[in-house]
Amino acid sequence: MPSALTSHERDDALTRLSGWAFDASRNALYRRFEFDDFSEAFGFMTRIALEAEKCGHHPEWLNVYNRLEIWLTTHDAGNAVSALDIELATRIAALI
Ligand SMILES: C[C@H](O)[C@H](O)[C@H]1CNC2=NC(N)=NC(=O)C2=N1
Repeated sequence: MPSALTSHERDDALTRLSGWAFDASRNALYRRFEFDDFSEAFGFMTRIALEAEKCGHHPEWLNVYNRLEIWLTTHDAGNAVSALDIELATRIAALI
């Protein structure tokens, strides 16, 4: 069972995750992306989905046409940020 990071561990990891922030309202890592069109956005989501399957950890997200918002939190850790969220954020960053 993954465990929640302390706020210090989370904020320390965020310093190495450019573009990501902590959304306190959802207790999640947050990032917003904007693409040229829906096709680009959905293609990126597809690539994220493959990474999510590889690490067995999945994003919460919202797609509206060319906009994508992602929240990463760990349900199995009581909806808190765990090391799995840092790992998935790092994998997503590598796709850009
Ligand atoms: C059994 C399976 O690995 C778990 O249910 C995984 C699936 N993906 C998950 N994704 C997220 N974001 N949090 C989880 O706790 C989680 N649990």
